[in-house]
Amino acid sequence: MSARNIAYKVLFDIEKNKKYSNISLDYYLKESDLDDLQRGFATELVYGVLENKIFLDGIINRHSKIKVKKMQYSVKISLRMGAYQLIFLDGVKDYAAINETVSMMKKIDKRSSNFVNAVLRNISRNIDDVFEHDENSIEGLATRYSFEKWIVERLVKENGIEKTRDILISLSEKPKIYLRVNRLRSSEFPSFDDYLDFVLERLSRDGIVGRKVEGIAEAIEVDSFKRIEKNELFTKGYISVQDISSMLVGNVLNPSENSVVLDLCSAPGGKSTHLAEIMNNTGKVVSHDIFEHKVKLVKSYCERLGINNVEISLGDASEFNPEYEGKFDYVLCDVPCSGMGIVRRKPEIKYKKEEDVVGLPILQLQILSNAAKYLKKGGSMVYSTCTIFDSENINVVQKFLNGNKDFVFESICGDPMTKLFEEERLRKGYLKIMPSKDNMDGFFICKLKKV
Ligand SMILES: C[S@@+](CC[C@H](N)C(=O)[O-])C[C@H]1O[C@@H](n2cnc3c(N)ncnc32)[C@H](O)[C@@H]1O
Repeated sequence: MSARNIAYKVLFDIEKNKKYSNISLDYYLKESDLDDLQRGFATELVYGVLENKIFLDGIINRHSKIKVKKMQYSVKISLRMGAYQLIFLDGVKDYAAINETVSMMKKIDKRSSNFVNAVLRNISRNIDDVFEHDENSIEGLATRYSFEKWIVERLVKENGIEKTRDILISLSEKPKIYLRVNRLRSSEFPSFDDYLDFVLERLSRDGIVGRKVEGIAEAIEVDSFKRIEKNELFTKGYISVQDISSMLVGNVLNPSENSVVLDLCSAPGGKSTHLAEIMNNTGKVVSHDIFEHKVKLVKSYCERLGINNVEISLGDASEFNPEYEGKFDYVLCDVPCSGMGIVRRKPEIKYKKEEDVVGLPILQLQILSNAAKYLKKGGSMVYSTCTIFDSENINVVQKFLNGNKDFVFESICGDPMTKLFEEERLRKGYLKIMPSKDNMDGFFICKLKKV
């Protein structure tokens, strides 16, 4: 199967069968015998089309008598793929974008291929006008950057139109890729620096260019990685894939060795395993998630990294567990959220419906309120999300604090935070990380102390 055919199948799976992009793409790429270049092209097509779906549909609608809403899946997906290549891929000549799409369409549904041909030729004739949008209106921003309108409305309400434009631009950029080195393996080396050098050298042997990250000792930035799950450094537990915003959550909680930690929403396990590494495999991390299949992921994550201080089991964080009352030195509430800070990694989030996220603040507050009861007096907890909506972040925390006078904000200054952010942003005890300002995934991290 060619790269274009694979991209078509994946996009069809996402659109019609509501599959996740990464899972579907992995499936089809695993089955294929494409070389790395062609795999890259298939990936680019899938994510390019997905990230620009509303924008592309707008262009198609302007150049077609039949509107996208009325088209069959095969036709609209082929048109989006063709239009994406015409508009965004400089390396693909217009005639190739059109001819390849039309010949793909002929094999899928011959009767529609003339129509696809006509629409793509029409777009190609007017290619210079495609980026004309009113970027001072909610409607214009939503179309240009391909977001559901309610998302842009909410961002404008919280940030104003100018900042929203910057946020949408930053959420449309390619995300940087980071690895977290497993601190537990550092004892095999004379120093931590030698350990990082070893990892970087092994990566470069596999054609992966990487570098240390100023400020975060265990982070490595890589330009790309192919089939990381097959890489020996990965299979042998030296590295995990994790964005630096997410690493900072573990760093802010910073549990001491031999302490007892509760991670209420832990799957797939990025933060539970990081906490276990920070604790040097001592003490205990009690780790729960509500989904059985996800609990299994945390287990295999721990096994791969040689972690044995994490106890993983099924648990619903919104239900109070009296057995946990006052038992934990640290609690992490990395709550389910709308995910608006990580759109660059999961473009499907751009098309979430408002009704899917409207109930989240209630659930988040419920989880935080339960967590508070599990903490020992003097203990610390972190409330974190990967969203940039205040309604799921500071507003939830403020509501919680109004009803829990025995909790106060705890400063999050210190290593590594002060190396990365201005102190005045950290002193308050919470931080909204903005992709537009901080060049990392959007996150909210808040530290609270039980006094
Ligand atoms: C933001 S993710 C957690 C990511 C995780 N901490 C990590 O670093 O890998 C939120 C998780 O909450 C889980 N979840 C949703 N509702 C829950 C509930 N009521 N109780 C426990 N976990 C829940 C989801 O399955 C999801 O895995």
